[in-house]
Amino acid sequence: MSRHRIVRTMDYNDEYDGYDDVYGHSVDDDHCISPTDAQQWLYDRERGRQSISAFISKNKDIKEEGEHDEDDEDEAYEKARRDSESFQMPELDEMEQAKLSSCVDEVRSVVGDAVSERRIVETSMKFDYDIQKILDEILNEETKKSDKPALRPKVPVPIAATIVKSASKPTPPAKISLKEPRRGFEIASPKLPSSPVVSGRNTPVDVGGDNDLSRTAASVFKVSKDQAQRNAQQLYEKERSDQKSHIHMIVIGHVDAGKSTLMGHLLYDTGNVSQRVMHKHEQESKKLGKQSFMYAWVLDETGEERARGITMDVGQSRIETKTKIVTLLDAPGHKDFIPNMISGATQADVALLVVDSTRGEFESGFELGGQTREHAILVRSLGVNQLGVVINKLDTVGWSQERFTEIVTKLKSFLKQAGFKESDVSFTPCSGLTGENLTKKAQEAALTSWYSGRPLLDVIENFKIPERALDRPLRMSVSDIYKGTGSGFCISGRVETGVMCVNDKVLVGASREQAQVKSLTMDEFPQTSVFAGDQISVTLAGVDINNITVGCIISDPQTPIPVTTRFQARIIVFSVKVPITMGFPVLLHHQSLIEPAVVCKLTASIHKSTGEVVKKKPRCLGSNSCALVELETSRPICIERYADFKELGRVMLRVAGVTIAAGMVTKIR
Ligand SMILES: Nc1nc2c(ncn2[C@@H]2O[C@H](COP(=O)(O)OP(=O)(O)OP(=O)(O)O)[C@@H](O)[C@H]2O)c(=O)[nH]1
Repeated sequence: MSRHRIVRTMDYNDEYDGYDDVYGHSVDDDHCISPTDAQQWLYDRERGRQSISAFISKNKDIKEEGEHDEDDEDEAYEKARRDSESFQMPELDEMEQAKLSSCVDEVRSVVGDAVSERRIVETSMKFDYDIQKILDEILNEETKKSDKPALRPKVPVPIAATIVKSASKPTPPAKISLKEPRRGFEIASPKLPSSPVVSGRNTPVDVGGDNDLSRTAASVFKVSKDQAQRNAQQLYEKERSDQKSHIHMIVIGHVDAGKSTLMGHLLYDTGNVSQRVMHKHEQESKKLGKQSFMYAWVLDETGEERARGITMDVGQSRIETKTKIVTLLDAPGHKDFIPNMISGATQADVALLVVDSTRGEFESGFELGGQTREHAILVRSLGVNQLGVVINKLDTVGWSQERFTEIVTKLKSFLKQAGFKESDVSFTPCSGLTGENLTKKAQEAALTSWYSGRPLLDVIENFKIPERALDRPLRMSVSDIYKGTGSGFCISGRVETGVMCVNDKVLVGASREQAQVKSLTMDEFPQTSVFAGDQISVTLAGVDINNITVGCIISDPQTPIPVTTRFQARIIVFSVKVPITMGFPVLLHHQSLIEPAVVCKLTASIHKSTGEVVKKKPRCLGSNSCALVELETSRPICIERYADFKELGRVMLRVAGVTIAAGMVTKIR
């Protein structure tokens, strides 16, 4: 069981600066997390309520921007101003007055002064202060009034530095131009860390004093003949043909669904945890009055996780089935740790979604803004398409078939809409605590009376092995950096495509600094070659540690990865409280990278199923819409087009702890 990620040293304050001042701490915070930890880890719980969990069920149109001329705009603006000046506020009690003021402020921050006070007040009261509905109504109405809408965004614009760069071709020196993108409104925007080393999660600012980006693969990055002419497929067959195939499986689900207990019990029953160790966990957990967590302790290794009874980081372990080696990635369920969950999911081939069947618990995880939906959508957006759903804790409902069927029915239709094929999803009833239907067929009479299907281990055994992209240029995404045993330092992560051998030359991150592979390990065993799909550790020589950061990509010197600050993506917008407008600041998640970015252009809104352009240059993007947008990061990042490398062409957009959109990269500028 290994756990190397350095997220514990991350300063989340840098990324969500200002959040605590605005929203404070909820009661929930006090129970789930200490104030010290909150400082370090906390995301915006208030905004958590507008999570993507609701998006599937809603289907709202996108409000769009047409061409408009200045005169119409000015006239409408004047009319709105006169209307506002003559308007008398209705008499309301204190509570209603407060709700109304915050609605007016929020609407104004999106539409500016072009809509009258009267109109905003009346619409707010009509929709009972539901900001999403109010904005929909006002923006819709304004768009309908004329093809040339009169909305005038209020807020002018902060400055963003634009570093325009392209990639694999020879390129001129990186130009830095100062542009002022228009901002529709301001939200608590993440502050850039002062140094990449401080957060450890950002691309280095310095892209090379003599402009490393302009160096071409052919002119500078020479590699050995062996590396240049290697046949990856042949090498793979030579080295791995006698070994079992290997998959990475992430275990996801709402907090307390029983993920760690399930995995701990599975590891024990498959002989991967000795009786002595299990006995120790049993005694120690009993002493602390937490015996029900004894199996969870197999994966929740730190004192903090054990004391709180929650998983915070992705725990890793492995089991061997008849035909496979399975690396288990136990993801945290708590929404404050979703970035860790995303990072874990980028390494996964398949997923187990654990749901708690206890009455009320399934509902709070699935329907009431819980993480069941968000996790499922996130893993699907990250490319996982095989899913085993575990209907867990069935002992708490007397192994009821009715409850099992009720949950399966609800999940089936949701998972279909989330993009999972019915044939790639299975449903298994079990109890992680009692061990029922985990490794052996069900024994419990109340369960066997209606269930004669496979136990969970067989479901895992039956996952298809994804194809390894061996014949592509090397790409490895870095998920952790740590001190090695010798003088060097190690990086770990997943080889997404290609092959890497000891002594190979590689390029590191956006700086494209050249490094040499000194050693390779997989599951703590030394290797001479590693292949696409492997989760590995590498020791590198000849590179400055400051140029390697979590989220950066190691690439093939002969075909380096594109480096850019601006790219186009096709995104699907989840449930958003405030529509996405030009200048919208987001946190871009790409593999393990988390980078501040801005939606700098709304190119077109497109039809969800057909992909046809519905409208060019929409004014804003509402919930459940689909669009082509351009995103700009403040520093160069390594990224690929989805069409070229689907493993590295997916992005996720998050704001204040909530995932607002997922997308595929379509163009790199
Ligand atoms: N009755 C019953 N309780 C269970 C079962 N599985 C887990 N639990 C209990 O549920 C609680 C939470 O279990 P965990 O395994 O820590 O849940 P988790 O999903 O890993 O939690 P996070 O990782 O923090 O999201 C513990 O008290 C477990 O004993 C089960 O099958 N039946």
